[in-house]
Amino acid sequence: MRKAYGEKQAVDGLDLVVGRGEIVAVLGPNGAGKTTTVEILEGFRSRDGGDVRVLGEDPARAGRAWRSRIGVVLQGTNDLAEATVGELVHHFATYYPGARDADEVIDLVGLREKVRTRARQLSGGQRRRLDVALGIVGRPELVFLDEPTTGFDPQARRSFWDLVTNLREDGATVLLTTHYLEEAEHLADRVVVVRDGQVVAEGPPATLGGRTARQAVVRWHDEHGEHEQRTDTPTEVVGELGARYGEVPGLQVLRPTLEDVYLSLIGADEKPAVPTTSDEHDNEPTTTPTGAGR
Ligand SMILES: Nc1ncnc2c1ncn2[C@@H]1O[C@H](COP(=O)(O)OP(=O)(O)OP(=O)(O)O)[C@@H](O)[C@H]1O
Repeated sequence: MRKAYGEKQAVDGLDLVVGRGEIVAVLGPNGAGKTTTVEILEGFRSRDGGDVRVLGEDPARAGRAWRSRIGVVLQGTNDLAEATVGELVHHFATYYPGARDADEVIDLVGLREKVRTRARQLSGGQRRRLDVALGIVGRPELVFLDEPTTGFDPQARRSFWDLVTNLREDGATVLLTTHYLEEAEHLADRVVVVRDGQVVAEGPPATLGGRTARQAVVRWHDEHGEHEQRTDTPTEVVGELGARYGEVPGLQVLRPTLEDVYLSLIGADEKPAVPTTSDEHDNEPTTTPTGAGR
């Protein structure tokens, strides 16, 4: 698919296939075109070209029945801020024919204690969990999660991962974008790396970009100092070291992490931007809430 904003080709011939029941994570630097792609798939943004099918329909033309089958987790919908958590989740549930039990969803996202709290009084991470609750209460077949755990503390992130795993066990397909490599590694069956509006690599997190084929590094130290050996056969090296030292001091066997592979794929030496605020988005119109039934 393709999408330009003026001169800027935000999505430039991006091809993506997601199978039913899969969890796919889209990774890419700020401005790579992830959100634009997801919004085209959700039917919230027009495209300039390309054939797109989501649950068998073109999202640009699909109607209300189609929309009730997808779950969209929006980033910070503020116009519902006066309602309480309980009111919002219960209200959204009424939009969908096969909705989940609203109270169960509130428990699932860990907002039981906040059920009487107004949305505007939630912390950033709690607010995000409410967004997730509203996105999944309709028991969607396909769930879009755009940077779902931005602003979560580590514990909340872990419980969110369990939640996504539950969604999959329930039969849902999940497409998520994230800047957290650990999140992609933990959740995704397949990772798709996007750069300049195109897919530059895809595959399971364990083997992305020839990860397993890359050499391991064995490190240890002794009275002469630190040692490091690159090898295709780390087990053999460790065996030799064991024979030489007995218990090898400071032994480490290092493989390229998903982050190492990702950074080389996007051609960056520095760490990827932490997902806080992005100047790129300053001019972007705020996404409107789904209200589910539109
Ligand atoms: N409404 C808009 N008007 C003009 N340019 C836009 C608009 N939305 C996005 N862009 C530009 O299109 C490119 C892709 O943006 P997009 O938001 O899809 O990237 P992203 O991969 O989601 O980035 P991030 O990781 O920062 O969320 C960027 O260069 C961005 O500045």
